[in-house]
Amino acid sequence: MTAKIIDGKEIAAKKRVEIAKEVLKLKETGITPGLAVILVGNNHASRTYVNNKQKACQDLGMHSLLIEFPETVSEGELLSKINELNNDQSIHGILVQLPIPKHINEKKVIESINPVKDVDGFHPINIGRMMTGQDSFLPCTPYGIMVLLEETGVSVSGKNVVVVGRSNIVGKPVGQLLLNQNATVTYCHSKTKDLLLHTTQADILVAAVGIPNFIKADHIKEGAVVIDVGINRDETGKLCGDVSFADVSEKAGFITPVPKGVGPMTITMLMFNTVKSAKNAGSI
Ligand SMILES: Nc1nc(=O)c2c([nH]1)NC[C@@H]1CN(c3ccc(C(=O)N[C@@H](CCC(=O)O)C(=O)O)cc3)C=[N+]21
Repeated sequence: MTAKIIDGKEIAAKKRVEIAKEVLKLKETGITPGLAVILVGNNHASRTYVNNKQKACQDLGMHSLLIEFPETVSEGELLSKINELNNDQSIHGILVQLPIPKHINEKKVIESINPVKDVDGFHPINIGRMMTGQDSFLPCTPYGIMVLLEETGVSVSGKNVVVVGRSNIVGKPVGQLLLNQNATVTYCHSKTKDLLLHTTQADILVAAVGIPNFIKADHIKEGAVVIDVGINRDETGKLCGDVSFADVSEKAGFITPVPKGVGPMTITMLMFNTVKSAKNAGSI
């Protein structure tokens, strides 16, 4: 079987048209959705992502504010900026680009963001609300994956889903969202005894391990839906995913490419969350 490629860029563009309409409606009522992005240090990849986020805001007619700090910024300075943004009426979403330098407590930073402006969906309040099926800001990458599946017409209910990876920002929440939609979810990770035993049973496989070309054709079931969340560089410096695209795409039913798969959806859902926040203006 040759897999159908899930075009994340195209699905993202379609969603952005809908979001742009919502922005226009809000602007007519005098509200311009505003996103503040805090960037600490000079990480090249972070800068690329942040630029993409700024551009997406501009394209949609949203207000975007970039706040840059040097690598040496103190935790106190960062927290005080977040506090200022929590109280800024023109800002509906606050995002601190991760990773941040080790001398700053990431947990403290995330928890200092007012949950009603936590458009990343990283605050424990939003995570708890997501787990209990309440309305919340959903983390952008997992949310984007759900939209990709929905737009591709992949039903989730009753399916065997295997998530490879268990990070707080991708693996754990994407499994939770799939469970909320009645999938049977298995998490695999570095301590998993027999990875192939699990992955070959997957109707839907989500790869979020951060190792280039880790998932090979042998890992997957014929016709499976393969979602690649990896953003790695191969030996030649080329952007590549966690899935070995050349061989897996010969066996899977559907596959997301890297780039132009999950990545563009992450930014789209960030815009979606910011607009949602602007609509709510002060409550989740
Ligand atoms: N607080 C926080 N929130 C995040 O959402 C967050 C973060 N920190 N830290 C880093 C990760 C990574 N991330 C990406 C967003 C877009 C693309 C994206 O647009 N990718 C393009 C290609 C980009 C390129 O050329 O490098 C694509 O896949 O087609 C990728 C990765 C958001 N993250």
